[in-house]
Amino acid sequence: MNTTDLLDQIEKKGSFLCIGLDTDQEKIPPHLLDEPDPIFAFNKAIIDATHHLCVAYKPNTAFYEAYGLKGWESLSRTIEYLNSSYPHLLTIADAKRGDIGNTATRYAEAFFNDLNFDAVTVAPYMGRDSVEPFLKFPDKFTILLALTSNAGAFDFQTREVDGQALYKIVLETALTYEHSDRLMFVVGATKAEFLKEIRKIVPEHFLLVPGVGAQGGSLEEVCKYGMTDRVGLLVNSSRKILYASREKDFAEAAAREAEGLQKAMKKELIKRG
Ligand SMILES: O=c1ccn([C@@H]2O[C@H](COP(=O)(O)O)[C@@H](O)[C@H]2O)c(=O)[nH]1
Repeated sequence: MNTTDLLDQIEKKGSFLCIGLDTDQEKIPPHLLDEPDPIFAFNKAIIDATHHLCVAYKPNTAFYEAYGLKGWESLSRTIEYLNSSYPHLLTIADAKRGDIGNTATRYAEAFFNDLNFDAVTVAPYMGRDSVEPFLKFPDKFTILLALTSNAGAFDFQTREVDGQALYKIVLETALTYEHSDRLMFVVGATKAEFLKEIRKIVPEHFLLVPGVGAQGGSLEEVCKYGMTDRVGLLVNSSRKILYASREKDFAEAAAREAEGLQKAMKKELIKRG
């Protein structure tokens, strides 16, 4: 998947929604627990009900790793289903990896080659040699954490180093990495007011913006400060969509939530012209 394909999907669907597949066995409808793979059964129903409203899906790997081998199999079935049934959608492994070069290479192979995700989230703390192994893969995106949505973001990310906020240093330094055109950046929707400054450093790159929905971030604020001529935004919502209902109508309820966001996104796209 490349940026042109992604933009094509955004224009076609009037949406830049990413649905987070943070599938928690304790929160899915109880009737699904009789299925051989309840997590996959839930994901498949959600995907079938919402694929026309979004341009990306983002399983957070923690929700699969928590169940060991079984969880990894659910993740593998989910990505295979997405790639075979809806190949035009962007798939993001939210894994937040980051390690020394040879280890980073194996992480990249795991998510890009073995599982065949289009993108993976990476933590920038270990620097260039921990990120560049991911960037070597053509037609894949590496999504670097820049300014996260949680309160702990203020512990380090906004602290000044030599007179400049650390998240800005992350953005500027990442632009010097080889194949930096294959980067996207995570910026939390709860930090929308920072987007104006962020856009001065990365005017063109796509931003993955989690935090709309359960975390209370505002789509309108994100668009006001973060949208570019080529959209440049993927806005994620997970729990608010996934757990709209715990009854048999869970997939339809999820689709209604997703549709609400898609309609709001379409308005923002029209405003942009
Ligand atoms: O800064 C960040 C980075 C990642 N996330 C992840 O996004 C989703 C958000 O889920 P909601 O249920 O919509 O709150 C989740 O997987 C987080 O781990 C984030 O929230 N903030």
